[in-house]
Formats: sequence, structure tokens, C-alpha cells
Amino acid sequence: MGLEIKNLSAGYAGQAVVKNLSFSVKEGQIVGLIGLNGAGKSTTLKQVIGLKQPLAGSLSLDGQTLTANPAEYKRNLAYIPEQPVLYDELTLDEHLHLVLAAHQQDDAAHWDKVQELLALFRLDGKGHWLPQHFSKGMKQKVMLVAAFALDTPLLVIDEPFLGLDVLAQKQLITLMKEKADNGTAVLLTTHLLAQAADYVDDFALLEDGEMTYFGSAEGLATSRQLTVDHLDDLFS
Ligand SMILES: Nc1ncnc2c1ncn2[C@@H]1O[C@H](COP(=O)(O)OP(=O)(O)OP(=O)(O)O)[C@@H](O)[C@H]1O
Repeated sequence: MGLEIKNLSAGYAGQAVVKNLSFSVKEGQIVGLIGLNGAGKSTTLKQVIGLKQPLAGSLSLDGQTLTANPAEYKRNLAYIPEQPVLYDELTLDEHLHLVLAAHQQDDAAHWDKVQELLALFRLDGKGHWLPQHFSKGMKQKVMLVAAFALDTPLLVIDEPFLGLDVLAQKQLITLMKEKADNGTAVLLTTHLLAQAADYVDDFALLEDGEMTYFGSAEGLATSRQLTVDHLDDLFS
């Protein structure tokens, strides 16, 4: 079923900056939410992850609405924020155990996957480290390990590539595709449009808080007389 957004309006102090937004991210689908700075991407993601209640409209995830069942709705999604969020006093392992517990996922059943992801991002052997020992990119990788270790119907990623080295960027794209292949709905924001064309199924384009396009990379490029290779010129 995945994520369904219907007639969503969202904003601040009662003023809508995202207006009448409707689209869905189905099981196994990767959708890239794109737009210029201030277009409303982060505001939309804040609604999707249940940080704020909508001004109007509704969100549902596998049939659960945010309004009717906020706890269940939030447990069903994994979220990778743009800025890593770690607790100063928790070691890497403690953080990962906490994330699994918060999502009510069986710790023992997921720990092998955690180890595999730690090794992939070259964080193995660092389970006892505190956040102060990690570089910015390493902190971002901790967020990736935590989110990809979870089994949730929805994965939400805000600006996934910031601070990641080229190797980690490639690994992240592979992981996103694997998640989608296993039936997870994936919603991400990115400014790297030509790169995203290689792995998203659809783009949702926001302009001044309104969705002006939803569909394939090819369709988006054609609508602006561009080729997919030149999608980064979309806003030129
Ligand atoms: N906390 C806030 N209070 C008031 N207005 C806000 C707040 N956060 C964002 N806005 C406004 O909402 C609009 C949409 O901002 P948003 O952060 O959603 O854009 P964005 O597409 O994520 O941009 P970026 O690419 O820069 O991250 C902008 O006009 C912004 O000024």
C-alpha cells in the first residue's frame, strides 16, 4: 500500500507553504521530491514523518493515518535526517539498540544486518565509540546504518548524499534499490537531479509549494526541452 498523501496543506503559524499536495509512494517505488530552495520539500517531509499535523488533508501509511494512530504510523517508517541526530552519551551500539527498540523490532534478529551495514560503511569495530569520536560523514553513516537495519514499509531520506564520500554515495544508492526491491516505499529529497534519474522511479517536483510535475525522469526532462543527462539544468 505504501504512503498516500491526499490534498495536503502544511506550513507555519497557520500559513500554508505547501498547498493541496497529493501523490503516493507505492510499495517498491522510489520517489524523488525535488525543487529549488524554499519550494517546500522539508516542510513536506516533516508532515510525512509525523513531526507536524497537517493544516488540511491527510497522510496514510499502509492504511494507518497519522491523525488516527500517530504512534503506529511513526513506527512504520525509518527516517534519515539531513543533519545526523545522535545522543552525546550513547555509544554507537547503544544508539543502534535504541533505534531498534523504538521501532519495536527484534534486536537479536536484526543485529547481523546491523553488523553487515557497519562493515559496509567501515564502522565495524567502533561499537563502543561515542559521537564525539566520529567525523561528520561517519555520523551520517550511523544514521544510514540505523535506518537500513530496520524493516519498515516506508523509508524517508532528506538530502541523502550530503557529507558522504563517493564510495558511500554509491553504496547508499545500491541499498535504496535493494530496499525498494524488497517492497519498501522510498521517499527522498535531492538536488542532484541527473544522478537521481538513474535510481528513482518518479520525480515529484515542487514549485512554490505546489506540485507541478509527478512522473518519470524522461517525462520531466522532455517537459522542459531537456535530456535526462541535463536534468541538473532544470531550473536554469
Ligand atoms: N520553521 C519555519 N517557520 C516559518 N517558515 C518556514 C519555516 N521553515 C521553512 N519555512 C518557509 O517555508 C517555505 C518552504 O521551506 P522548506 O524548508 O520546506 O523548503 P525546502 O524545499 O526544503 O528548501 P531547501 O532546499 O532549502 O531545503 C520557505 O518559504 C521557508 O521560508
